[in-house]
Amino acid sequence: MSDAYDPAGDGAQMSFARDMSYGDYLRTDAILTAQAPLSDAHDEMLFIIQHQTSELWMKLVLHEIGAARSAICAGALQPSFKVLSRVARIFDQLNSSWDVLRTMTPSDYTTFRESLGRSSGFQSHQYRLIEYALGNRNENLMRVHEHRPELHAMLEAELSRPSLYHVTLDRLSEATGHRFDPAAYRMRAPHARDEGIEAAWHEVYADTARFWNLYELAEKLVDLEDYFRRWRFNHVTTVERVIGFKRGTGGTSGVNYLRKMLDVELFPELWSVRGGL
Ligand code: HEM
Ligand SMILES: N[C@@H](CC(=O)c1ccccc1NC=O)C(=O)O
Repeated sequence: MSDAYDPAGDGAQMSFARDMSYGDYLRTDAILTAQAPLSDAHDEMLFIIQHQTSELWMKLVLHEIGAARSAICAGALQPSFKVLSRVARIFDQLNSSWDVLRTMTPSDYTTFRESLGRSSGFQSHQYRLIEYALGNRNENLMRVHEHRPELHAMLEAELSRPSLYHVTLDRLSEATGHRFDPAAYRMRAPHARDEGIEAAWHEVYADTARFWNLYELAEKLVDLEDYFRRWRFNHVTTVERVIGFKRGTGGTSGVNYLRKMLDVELFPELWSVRGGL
């Protein structure tokens, strides 16, 4: 017997023949057998794990946005704040994780890029679900999921639900008495800036004491979008650093396509109202 400290003496359970263990509960077997590099390149493991962990965090983002949306729908604004703060923190986590991927140089990446074929993050259905849930609804991007009817159906279902911004606008309309153009509630199009909505937000920001809850909700949304923008920026910068201006494996122009995405505004009136205060 080794003379190393034995936690069994301290009561630690050491046999899991009959009890659920850590790995059973977390299904670590499933997670840790899901890495299947297609090349011998050392950095392909980094690339796979970076994406898989991002997908796990995105799963949580979707779970939390769903909860925030239900809370806001039910008028429970305070509970939604806690959830929205968490979503911003998850984006921050995703943002920090670029530092790991950035250790991969163009020389490293070219050793396995061909193995990726035509696959690309452009086809991440969870990323698209997040965009749709927040209100950036470009239905043209659904076609890449037509070969996976269950994923296509999830995206379709998302488009039939009001976005996080839609439910916020309901509360805004209710509190301020402003009635918005029905075009602001288009389900299958990105939200476009609307003067009437900006005027209502202006009232909120001009009398924060009266509209404290909406004011706080607005700031949570701005925070979320701020962190999301940083994700887009980190992505496009990493892409330029690693592949320059090559076309993407998904077929887009690459950096130029991603730069266009930097112009997206999820909650445009929450940004434009600031210039008028
Ligand atoms: C070396 C690393 C990376 C490179 C070179 C890269 C490159 C690209 C390129 C060129 C595109 C445009 C679509 C295309 O034509 O392929 C794209 C889109 C995308 N990538 Fe990456 N990417 C990298 C890492 C990541 C990571 C870590 C994620 C995290 C999940 C990610 C998620 C996405 C998403 C979601 C899109 C779609 C963006 C949109 O449509 O707005 N990428 N990527
Ligand atoms: N679009 C990238 C490939 C890429 O990054 C990628 C490939 C497969 C799965 C996820 C990816 N990440 C982001 O697009 C490229 O053009 O090199």
